[in-house]
Amino acid sequence: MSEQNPENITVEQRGRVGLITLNRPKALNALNRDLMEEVIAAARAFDTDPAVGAIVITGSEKAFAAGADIKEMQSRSFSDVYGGDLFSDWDRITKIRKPIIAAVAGYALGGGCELAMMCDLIIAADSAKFGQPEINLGVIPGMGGTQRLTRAVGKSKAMDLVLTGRMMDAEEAERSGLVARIVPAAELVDAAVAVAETIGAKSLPVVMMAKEAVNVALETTLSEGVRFERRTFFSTFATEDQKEGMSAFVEKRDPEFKHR
Ligand SMILES: CC(C)=CC(=O)SCCNC(=O)CCNC(=O)[C@H](O)C(C)(C)COP(=O)(O)OP(=O)(O)OC[C@H]1O[C@@H](n2cnc3c(N)ncnc32)[C@H](O)[C@@H]1OP(=O)(O)O
Repeated sequence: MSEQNPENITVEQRGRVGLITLNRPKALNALNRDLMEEVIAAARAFDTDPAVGAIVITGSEKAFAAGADIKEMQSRSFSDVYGGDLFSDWDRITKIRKPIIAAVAGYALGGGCELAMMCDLIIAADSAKFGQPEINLGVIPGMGGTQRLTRAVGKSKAMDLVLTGRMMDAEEAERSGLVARIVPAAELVDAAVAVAETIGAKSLPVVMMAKEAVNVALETTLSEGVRFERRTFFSTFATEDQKEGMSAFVEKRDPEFKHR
C-alpha cells in the first residue's frame, strides 16, 4: 500500500487546509485501487490532524477524474465484483468528519463525478464537464451516482444523464444544483482553498456538527432532521467557541475560535 509514499496523488497543507491532488495525468486520473487507497489515507490523516480544518480534493486542468479505471475493471467477473464488494471502500470518504471540497476542472465522469458528489460541496472551473457515462460501457453507476446525483439535481435530470450518458457543462451543473460555484479555470485551486480556509477559520467542532446536520437531511424525515438539528444546536452551547463567537459579536470584534 502506498500510504507513506503516494504515487498517484500529491498531498500538501496550506494553512489550515489539506490539499489532495489526483495525479495520474496519462490516464486522466482514472480511479484505480492504489489511487483510491492513497486518497482515503490522505483524507483520513487530515481528518485526524487538529491543524487542518477543511480538505480540498482536486485533479488536473484536463480531468478531475475520468471515472473508475476501466482497464482495471474490464476483465472482472460477477463473483470478483460482488465478492470483493467493488467500490465499497470509497464509502470511507463519506465517513470523513471535516468538510471536503471537490475542486473540479475538466472531466468528472462516472466514478469521478461520484467522488466529487461524495464531497460536501463542489466548486467547478468553467471547463468542468460532469457525467455518468457508465451506460455506454454496459454498466450503471456503482459509486453512488444514481443516488447522489438524483438527490442533487432531481429525478428528471438524473435520468437524462444516467440513461443517455451525456455530459453537462459547469453552467448546467450549477443551474441544476450540483455545483456550488463556478470560477475561472486558472483560479480553481486557489478559489477552493480560499473557501476551505474560510471554513477552516470557523470553530472546527461546530463546523463538524453543521456538516453532520446537513447530511442528516439526506437520510431522514423532516421532523427527525429538525429534531437532530435542534439537539445538535443545543450541543454547540457546550463549546468554548460558542461563548467566544457570541462574546465577539457583542464586543464588536472578530472571534478567535479555539476549536473546542
Ligand atoms: C464507478 C463506475 C461503476 C464506473 C465508472 O466510472 S466507468 C468509467 C466512466 N468513465 C468513462 O466512461 C469515461 C472514459 N473516458 C473517455 O470517454 C475519454 O477518455 C474522455 C472523453 C474523458 C477524454 O477523451 P480524450 O480523447 O481527450 O482522451 P483519451 O485518449 O480517451 O484518454 C487519455 C488516456 O486516458 C485513459 N482513460 C481515460 N478514461 C479512463 C478510464 N475511466 N479508465 C481507464 N483509462 C482511462 C485512456 O484510455 C487514454 O489512455 P491510453 O492512451 O493509454 O489508451
